[in-house]
This record gives sequence, structure tokens and C-alpha cells, in this order.
Amino acid sequence: MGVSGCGKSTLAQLMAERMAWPLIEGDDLHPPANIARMSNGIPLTDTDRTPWLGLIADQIRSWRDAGQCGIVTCSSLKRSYRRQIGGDCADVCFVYLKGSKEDIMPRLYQRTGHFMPVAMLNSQLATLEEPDMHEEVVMVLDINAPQEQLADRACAQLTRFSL
Ligand SMILES: Nc1ncnc2c1ncn2[C@@H]1O[C@H](COP(=O)(O)OP(=O)(O)O)[C@@H](O)[C@H]1O
Ligand SMILES: O=C(O)[C@H](O)[C@@H](O)[C@H](O)[C@H](O)COP(=O)(O)O
Repeated sequence: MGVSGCGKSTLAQLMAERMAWPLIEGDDLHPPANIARMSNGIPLTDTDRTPWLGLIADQIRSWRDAGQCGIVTCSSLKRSYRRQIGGDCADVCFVYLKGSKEDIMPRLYQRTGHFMPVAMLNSQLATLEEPDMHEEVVMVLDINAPQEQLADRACAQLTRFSL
């Protein structure tokens, strides 16, 4: 979890390879209307996000029912969103990629081929409700660490969930 550009997809890909867990990109579950809104620089509302979060929750449930682990990238900006995607379940773990606007903005400028306009970072940060570090997340990672080190740390924490 974390705002656009914090490094969710990058970390998730490294983790999925190392853990051999399936990976779903939350962005791929957005309805076309949400992608159109964000592409046009319009922040999503709670109403826009509800069906999208529902699909993410469904995906997590289907992994649980199949007795397998998986990784989903999802900004999960608000506490209510985290609850909707299963944050109350002990087997759903959030890894929070924490960074400042100054850390993230340059990354968004250098990222190419993504629908999300750089200016949307402001609304993402305004919407973000930082998680309770003791209750809601398994770990907080400083996004300024090298990618491989972030993957080492996240995988070390999550290995205990391997089935
Ligand atoms: N740990 C890191 N150090 C330096 N650059 C990174 C790191 N993680 C991601 N990036 C770069 O930052 C940009 C945004 O990362 P991305 O994974 O697409 O973020 P998100 O999925 O959260 O939007 C990408 O260009 C990526 O290569
Ligand atoms: O809830 C939202 O406003 C969006 O889902 C947003 O938080 C998400 O980050 C986008 O899908 C952009 O994609 P990236 O996070 O991959 O930049």
C-alpha cells in the first residue's frame, strides 16, 4: 500500500518472484471509467473506489479459499478501504511504502507509459490516512532504500505466511 509512485508495483514484482506467489496489479481491476477519470487528472471518490475495492477483496477471498498466498498492489489510502479489502483478517498483511512528496515526485516524472498524471500525487497524499503501525500493517518501509533491500525485508516478514 501507499500513494501512486511509492513503489508498490516494483516491490510486488520482486516479492512475487522470490516468494513464487501470484501477483495481481490493483490497477488492472479498475473499471475503465476510473482509469479515464485518473487519466484526466480527476481524483477518484469513495463511490468510484467501492466496486474496485470489492474486486480486490474477492481476489483475496478466492486465494484464501484455495489455500494459497498472493500479492495485490493497492494504494489502500483510507482505513475504511483497508477494512473493505480484508484488513480485519489476520491473514491479510499490508506492507506500507512510506515516502514524502519530495521523494516520490521525481519518480513520477521519470516513470513513462503510466496513466496517472504526476499532479495527482497531491490528492493521493491528501487522501492518505497513514496506517496504525501496530494494528494495521506488518511493516513500514522507507521508500528511499534500494529495491532489493525492500524486497529482502518484506519477504523475510511474510515468509511465515507461506503455506
Ligand atoms: N526502491 C526504489 N528506488 C528507486 N526507484 C524506485 C524504487 N521503487 C520504485 N522505483 C521507481 O519509482 C517509480 C514508481 O514505482 P512504481 O513501482 O511504479 O510505483 P507504484 O506502483 O506505487 O505507483 C518507477 O519508475 C520505479 O522504477
Ligand atoms: O484509489 C486511487 O486513487 C487509485 O487507485 C490510486 O491510488 C492508484 O494509485 C492508481 O491506481 C494509480 O496507480 P499507481 O499506484 O500504480 O501509480
